[in-house]
Amino acid sequence: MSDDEVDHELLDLLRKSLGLGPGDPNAPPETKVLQNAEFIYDNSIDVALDMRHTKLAAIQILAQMQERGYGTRAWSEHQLHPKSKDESTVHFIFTMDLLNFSFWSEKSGEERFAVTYQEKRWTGYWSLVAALQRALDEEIPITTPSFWADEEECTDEVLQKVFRSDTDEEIPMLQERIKCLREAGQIIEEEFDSSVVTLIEDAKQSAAGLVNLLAERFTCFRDEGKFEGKKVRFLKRAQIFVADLWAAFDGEGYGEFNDIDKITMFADYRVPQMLHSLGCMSFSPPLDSRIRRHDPIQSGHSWELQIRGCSIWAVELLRREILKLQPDAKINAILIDFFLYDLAKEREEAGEEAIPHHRTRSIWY
Ligand SMILES: Nc1nc2c(c(CN[C@H]3C=C[C@H](O)[C@@H]3O)cn2[C@@H]2O[C@H](COP(=O)(O)O)[C@@H](O)[C@H]2O)c(=O)[nH]1
Repeated sequence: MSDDEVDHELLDLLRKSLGLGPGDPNAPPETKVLQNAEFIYDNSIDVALDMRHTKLAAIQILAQMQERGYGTRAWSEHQLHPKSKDESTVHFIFTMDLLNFSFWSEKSGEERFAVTYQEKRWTGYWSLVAALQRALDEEIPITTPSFWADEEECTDEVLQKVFRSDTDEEIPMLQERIKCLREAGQIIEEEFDSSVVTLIEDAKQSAAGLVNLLAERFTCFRDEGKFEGKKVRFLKRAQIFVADLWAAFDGEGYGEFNDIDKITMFADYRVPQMLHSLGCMSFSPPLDSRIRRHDPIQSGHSWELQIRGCSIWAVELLRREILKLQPDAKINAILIDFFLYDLAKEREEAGEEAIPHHRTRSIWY
């Protein structure tokens, strides 16, 4: 029995001896991601956080976010993100965050997977968004769950066309992406009346509840690992789905949640790189040289879990420092994360990439 199960067992015994019922079913949902991240941070030896740089970075980030008026509206201002505040955007975001993983390539800029759309070549995350927009323009209902489940209509060939590349390199993990679509299409059809809106409504405006629902019902959202013998949850794509909804709808309608601040940073491969560049996070010599050599790190390896867990905790520390500077700042982990991702892309664009991002191939991020 794992520590977690022993804790529950003891807790229930204690409750019974005090004449209390089992866990309060009305207790607000928790994802445990932040708690797990702190556990990883407290037990990491290959990744360290630096408070001096974190305090300095908090000053810089707060100033830049205020200067840019950085808030949820920045989400819709991106050229490729959908703008309409309706169900089609809900389905677009769900499709996008179902597939929002592993775009990195060892090929050079010109040869790596890319999608040309609106006269621009898009790579990385934006290549996915461009591919979805291109498919919709070509009348392929790629954001409709019932389409994904219908293998007559939605053949592998159609999906290959949706994700076709404008270079010789195809999109990484195409087969895994097809599998995610098929699984999700079937579950939404069978359990949520073929509608993502029903899925959102089932969470009753709880961000944590929606994250837990996704992790529970869809294996392709169940992003967790085992660190020092304890189950740890990252739930990156489940969390970024909720965050994208919240941002796209400005916290209203389908994006209205009563506990949105329970969402943490999204443990991907881009923001950890930015946290390192800011001096907030550093790696042990063996891990540092492995990353600089572009050598792969196995999904689930302790090094990978330390990078992901410490990144989540680093953004929590940044959030706390920012609120010390400005207690009424309308800033949460989501906006800090979005800002750091966009900043990382700006620096990459300007050729200022410092340390490479770590190379783990997985469907989780
Ligand atoms: N933590 C975090 N990870 C993010 C994003 C985004 C894009 N979010 C948009 C929505 C609001 C923001 O303003 C962004 O415009 C993608 N990713 C992850 O990065 C990786 C792709 O990297 P590259 O290959 O270089 O594009 C991949 O794991 C992908 O899942 C984010 O925001 N936060």
